Amino acid sequence: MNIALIAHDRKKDDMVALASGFATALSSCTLMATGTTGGRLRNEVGLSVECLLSGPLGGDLQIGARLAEGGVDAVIFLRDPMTPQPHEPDINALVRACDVHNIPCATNVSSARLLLTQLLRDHED
Ligand SMILES: O=C(CO)COP(=O)(O)O
Repeated sequence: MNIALIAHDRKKDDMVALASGFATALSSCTLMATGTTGGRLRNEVGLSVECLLSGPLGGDLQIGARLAEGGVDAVIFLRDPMTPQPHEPDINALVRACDVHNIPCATNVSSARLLLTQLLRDHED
């Protein structure tokens, strides 16, 4: 199970809390993340995460490219809807890629909990 984890700056604490709650299950998955998010998940949750480029430097696009090639099974993308992002086109491209390829994409904590609960339950079966 390949899961991509991404959070904008004001959502990174939420991502750390979310991943901590699912840490045991997530540790059995292959995880990738944009650079800063991944660093926090490594340092604060202790997860083994492949850190790609930071979002504004192309990390969302890297994840989108992997997803298009079949290498991502789910995306947790905690977006900040209140703060303009310099790389908005990249963010839209990643969410669009999820829709094009029918990959589940949770963009807030509530939907992320639902997605992870179901996905990781299926993964165990
Ligand atoms: O900007 C991001 C996603 O669009 C997140 O990137 P970082 O994890 O590097 O902060």
